[in-house]
Amino acid sequence: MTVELRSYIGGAWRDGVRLSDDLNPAHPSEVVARTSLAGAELAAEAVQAARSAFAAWRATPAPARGDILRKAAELLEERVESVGRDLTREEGKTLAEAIGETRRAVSILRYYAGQTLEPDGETYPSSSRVTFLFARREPVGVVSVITPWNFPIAIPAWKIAPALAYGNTVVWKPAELVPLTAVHLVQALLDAGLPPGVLNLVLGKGSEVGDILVTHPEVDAITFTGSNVVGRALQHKAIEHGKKVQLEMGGKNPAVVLADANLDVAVEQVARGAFLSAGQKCTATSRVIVERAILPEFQERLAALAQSWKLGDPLEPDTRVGPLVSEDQLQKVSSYLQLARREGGRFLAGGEATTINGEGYYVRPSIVTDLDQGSHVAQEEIFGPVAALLPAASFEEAVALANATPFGLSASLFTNNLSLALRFASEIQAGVVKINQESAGLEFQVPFGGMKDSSSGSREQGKAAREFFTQWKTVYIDQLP
Ligand SMILES: NC(=O)C1=CN([C@@H]2O[C@H](COP(=O)(O)OP(=O)(O)OC[C@H]3O[C@@H](n4cnc5c(N)ncnc54)[C@H](OP(=O)(O)O)[C@@H]3O)[C@@H](O)[C@H]2O)C=CC1
Ligand SMILES: O=C(O)CCC(=O)C(=O)O
Repeated sequence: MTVELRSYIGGAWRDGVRLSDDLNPAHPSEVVARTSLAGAELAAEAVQAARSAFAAWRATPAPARGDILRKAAELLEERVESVGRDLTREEGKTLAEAIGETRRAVSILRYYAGQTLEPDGETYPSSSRVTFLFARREPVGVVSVITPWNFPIAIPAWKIAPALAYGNTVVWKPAELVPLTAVHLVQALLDAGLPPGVLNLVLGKGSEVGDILVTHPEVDAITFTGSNVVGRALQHKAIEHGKKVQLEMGGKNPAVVLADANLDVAVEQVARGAFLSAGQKCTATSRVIVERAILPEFQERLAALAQSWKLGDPLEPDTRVGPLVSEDQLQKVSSYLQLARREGGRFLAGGEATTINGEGYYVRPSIVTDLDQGSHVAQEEIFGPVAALLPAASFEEAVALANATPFGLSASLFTNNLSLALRFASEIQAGVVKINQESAGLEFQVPFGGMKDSSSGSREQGKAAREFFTQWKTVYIDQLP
């Protein structure tokens, strides 16, 4: 029997206005779940529910909020295999990646549970003898959380867990393509004892419920991860309505391979960055800038590795690359593969969409060379398993090429030279820098975010999350004579 999914608002599962099928991208004829999609009215109710629950949640002692997050982590950990499996079935990343991502959500919940025991303010010396002067962080209020499909449990966890830990209430709109994983995360938090109204789930289309979640007078802040087009439009609207807003968006992340690099490491890490999760990561490697001296050997080895990785059903244990998430995404990536040819590119591996046993939205790991640095394929986010190879004559030219896009999310360098590694870390325009590691993959206890067009300039995760989800209040107390 097909699972039916509903929005969760003010402590009740609520029917929406029409049904939508949640399909398995490896077997698009399989309906993983059926979603009752919310319309704008239900989204507005969700905001009101979050507002009504705010006073009590904010007054709940922070360590008690942390206890609920810790319990949710425990429950999610018990369910990690089944949640990971459902994540694979609706999103298409391999089972190992899906279970890994679910474990990451567990760790994130635990981390923010721990944060509720950390100091929440500072005392200051006052210029007056009788004044006790301190500043403390308070919750922002009602937060709209709008998340993408590519990390359907880790990204929501790294937004919702700090929002709740610091005393905010939440209205969460996951991407339409991944409602089942969203329900699993909500269920773990409810089973852990989260009170009604503190977290509200709106299963609706961004184009239909998005406006309410951004402009509603009772929304105080919006945190978003997704495309630049939607993110920037949402930012303008949010600012116009006086809301705090945080955006994490696209990348065109470079991996620079210098002539002295350990090629075994470089080839493996570049392939991981470019092709795991079928390249559908904002941190994926999509430009590989290689010093000319090693270009022939590097490209031959990378192409051989790309061709050796098994493309297939993501539930099969030896699959390295699964399908793209949807038919739309397949069309988008396929059109970039065609564009690459029109722009003079030559494929050393892949370059085409395919099916497995006649079905699924697959694209073979693809490496394209002979492109101009300014070409569309070398400049725009593709969000598929496609890496553009660009030669460089020197470290300086490689860094200049790496910086020559509007994005600035993550970047890798492969070298044994510590001085050049330090120079790269300083000169590269990216929010995350990796030396001898793939450009994707993040630890949850450190700040994450991009420079230039990749973000709104704010940072998520680690202690940095506190900046967005809290506001300072400064208190002056005078002792009376
Ligand atoms: N940086 C990243 O991590 C990601 C980048 N992308 C990039 O974006 C491209 C398109 O992917 P797509 O899923 O369409 O990304 P979107 O930016 O459209 O979606 C991200 C989230 O925003 C929601 N949304 C869409 N329109 C609105 C709106 N008007 N107001 C408020 N929320 C809205 C979506 O809802 P709904 O699902 O209902 O449309 C989803 O929850 C990809 O090919 C990739 O290049 C995509 C995902 C993640
Ligand atoms: O690289 C990662 O682990 C996370 C990437 C990410 O945040 C994204 O793709 O949206």
